[in-house]
Amino acid sequence: MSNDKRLSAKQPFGGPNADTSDRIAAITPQRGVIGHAVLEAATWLAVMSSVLLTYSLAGVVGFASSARGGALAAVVQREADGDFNRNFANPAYLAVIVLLGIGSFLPLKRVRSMEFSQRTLILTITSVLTGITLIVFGVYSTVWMGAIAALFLGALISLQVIHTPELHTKPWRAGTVSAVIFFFIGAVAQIRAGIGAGMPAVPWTVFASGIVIILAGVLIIVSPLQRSRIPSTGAFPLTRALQQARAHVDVGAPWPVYALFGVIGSIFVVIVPTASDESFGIMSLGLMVCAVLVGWAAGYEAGPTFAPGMTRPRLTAFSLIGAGVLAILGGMVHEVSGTALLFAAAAFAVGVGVRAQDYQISRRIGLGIGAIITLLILSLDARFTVVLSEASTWNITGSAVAVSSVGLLATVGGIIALFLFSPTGIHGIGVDIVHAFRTRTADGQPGQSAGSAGAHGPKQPHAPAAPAGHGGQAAQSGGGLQTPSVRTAQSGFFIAVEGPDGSGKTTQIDFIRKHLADRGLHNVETTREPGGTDKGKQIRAAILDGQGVTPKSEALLYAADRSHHVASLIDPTLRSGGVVVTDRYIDSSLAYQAAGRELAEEDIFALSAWGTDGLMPNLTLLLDISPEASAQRTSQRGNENHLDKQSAEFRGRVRARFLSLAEENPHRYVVINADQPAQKVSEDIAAALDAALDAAGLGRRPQAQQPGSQTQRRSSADLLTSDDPDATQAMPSLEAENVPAESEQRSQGASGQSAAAQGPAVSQMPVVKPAEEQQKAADGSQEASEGQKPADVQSKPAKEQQESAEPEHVETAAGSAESADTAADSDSSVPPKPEAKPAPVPEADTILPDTPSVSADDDAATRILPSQPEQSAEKLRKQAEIERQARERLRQARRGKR
Ligand SMILES: Nc1ncnc2c1ncn2[C@@H]1O[C@H](COP(=O)(O)OP(=O)(O)OP(=O)(O)O)[C@@H](O)[C@H]1O
Ligand SMILES: Cc1cn([C@H]2C[C@H](O)[C@@H](COP(=O)(O)O)O2)c(=O)[nH]c1=O
Repeated sequence: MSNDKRLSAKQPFGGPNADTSDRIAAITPQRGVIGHAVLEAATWLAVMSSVLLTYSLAGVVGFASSARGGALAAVVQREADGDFNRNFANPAYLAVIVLLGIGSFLPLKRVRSMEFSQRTLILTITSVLTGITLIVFGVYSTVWMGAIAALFLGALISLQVIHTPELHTKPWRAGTVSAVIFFFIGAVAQIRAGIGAGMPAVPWTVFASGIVIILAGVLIIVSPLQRSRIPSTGAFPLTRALQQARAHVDVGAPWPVYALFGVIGSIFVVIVPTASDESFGIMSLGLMVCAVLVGWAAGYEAGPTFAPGMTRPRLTAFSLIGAGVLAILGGMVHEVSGTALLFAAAAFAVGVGVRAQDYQISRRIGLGIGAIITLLILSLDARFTVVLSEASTWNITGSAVAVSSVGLLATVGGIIALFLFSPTGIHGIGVDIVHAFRTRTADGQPGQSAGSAGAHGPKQPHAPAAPAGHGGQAAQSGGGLQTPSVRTAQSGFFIAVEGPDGSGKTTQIDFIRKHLADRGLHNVETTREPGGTDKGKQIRAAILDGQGVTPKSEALLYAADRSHHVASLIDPTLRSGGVVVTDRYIDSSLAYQAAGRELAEEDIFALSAWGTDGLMPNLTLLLDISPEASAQRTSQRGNENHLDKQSAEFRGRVRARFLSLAEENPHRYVVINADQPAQKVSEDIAAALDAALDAAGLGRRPQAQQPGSQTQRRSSADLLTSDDPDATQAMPSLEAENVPAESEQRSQGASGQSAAAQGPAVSQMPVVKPAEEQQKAADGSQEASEGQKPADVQSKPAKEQQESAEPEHVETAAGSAESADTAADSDSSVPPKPEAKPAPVPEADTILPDTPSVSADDDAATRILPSQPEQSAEKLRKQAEIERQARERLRQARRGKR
């Protein structure tokens, strides 16, 4: 994509670089996502069918030969007759699953550090190669081809996760789709021609999934994913559970969570041999996979609120016991629906137990260990016959022995965990069980049962309404925290630099300080949170030490630091007309404490709004970085603290919330692609700063950078979205692509901002909104938080954006110019900005910079500008003359256009 294209005026979040808009462009629906969804579902279908095919092939024809439909059709009969050779089938199965695992670890390190586009290319190439392998495997079915296909499939799964981790937080979504497809293939075949009939359909399923994988791989590169809009994981947040006051006590050691995943790994592995041992037919495979995935999903989603009266360690321990027992029972039952149901219940227990913890460990390790133990026991093919009576025996198959062994380990582990990790050991277990399904009152006392809590249960303290995009006034909560309206600085300029850990904030703040000095701004305070003040340093130490700091106490510490920071440093600097640049501010709390730690966002916002009297930045620079790069940089830096070592999921949530905050607050956010080299990041920041400071009339551009150069002009234009109603205040009136150079010069001259950049102020347009407008926004967002969905809140501005972007830009310019006329006519004595030099009268052929248009709101806007020094009458006269000439030129241009 060429730069020019990227910088078109219609980027809703036009930042100084293309990737910025790529990251957050609001484009729905996204074809890119469809390609990924199809690829994921086809991959799972291929995994299921090729693992089954390899297992059956080995059992029917051994390792050396290939099999046609006829031989495969005999599988079920042979199993029933007992001449299905498990001595071949089990090792082949073990090999294939191990190769799947090896494949998934192959590409990890190098690919992770690559650019997004390179990763996309690799994903497509791997999809095509995997697809070809599957096609060959479908046509020429041998155990060896199965092994090769497994290797490719493992790599493909892993690449999909590395490529876009955000899309793969819920593997059961695509997995369930493929299980249902598999179930239908089996059902149709088996209903038509008996239990063995499904088997010949399996090579065709492998073949078809190969074709779909190739097509999806091509679709992904032809119609790439807009990384901009990271789809919500849709995960049920822990928030509600925390509100219900389940004690936030971690389990204390990761092994119970590993063990829980181990049970799932074991169940997945025994599904194929169980179908074979019990002669259920391939339909049962789809059924069992589907049941397990749905059970897992239900447990995972229900986890945060399930048994709200039980402490987390106990819930995890009980889940482990439950999962173990249910897995044993599932293995022992000889009836397909019973097995499916029991496996689903075990998976539900796993989901609940895992979600009761703030777990930060890899699922793969637990799954892998459980799978390998199961495979090894499976290879022993240990089977028993228990004589129940003279007339009946109970056959315990090899797969039942394998899954039951893991189930038994889990049960024992759960009992140990019950003793080890509950704060009171085994004491009080009866009370915990009795009160497990009761919610707690706000004071932590057990209350009504969960079922009745909605209607009659204890009333939660009413949290202040979440302000949409925190542009609004938070509700005065009944008896709760009295949160003030948001406000922007009455004087000075407040810049927040936000972003995930390691995004380069500290590095860039040095640059920002220099850049501000180059603009002649010297009353600049660079600071950070937590720890911008002496008291703040103590708070920072308490947070970073991490000992016994719970998420809620951590949130309070950040809010305390911020409150003191604003009162003792930020507000006084702004009041003196200075510029404050802070490394992190309120939005960090929303991203880390609310999105990351899943505390209620309205509470987190209310704390900080209360503590800071609602002070919000004029400009927020978001250094956006991929979670992988962020992890890499923080680990490379060498002084990692416990906060730097967050899970990929946590980092993903933090990043996604930062980006959605940018989307909700286009008037103050600029998103910078921080994956770029530091120098390029600095350039983008410079462009963003220049545009915002020009618009606010603060400082001047250094001579070398005097606007007028293409680069400078583009960058400024891109900073604020031309189609954003707020941004139109600070946007250039005309876009280069749409306006002939001469009229462009004229219009810009008319708006007067060029003079602002070059010398004495003409425009007095700050980035911050006038107080009345803020109030309106506040009221609007309050309404929104009370009834509307966030999407509704956004819809009006979005429409307005559309309208302001769609009509020819000249019209926009004309409107702006008219406003400029009004403003200048009525107030030609607008005082100049501080630290500005006299402006030369623009030459007719001078290319003028991007300039914010002056709107009718100027009056209000000027009220919140820094105090201005007195101007000489001569300067003011010259200024008025510049404006008069500029207006005249613009009128001529408009007449010419008509
Ligand atoms: N654009 C960049 N490309 C590569 N490395 C970078 C870039 N910017 C900064 N770094 C390096 O990444 C590491 C983290 O940078 P820095 O400390 O500036 O980030 P930060 O956002 O302040 O991190 P934190 O939030 O954890 O304090 C440092 O080692 C720094 O040298
Ligand atoms: C202000 C603030 C910070 N954090 C977190 C984010 C980081 O992991 C650490 C320290 O920040 P630094 O940039 O490395 O100095 O604190 C947070 O969770 N919530 C906040 O409000």
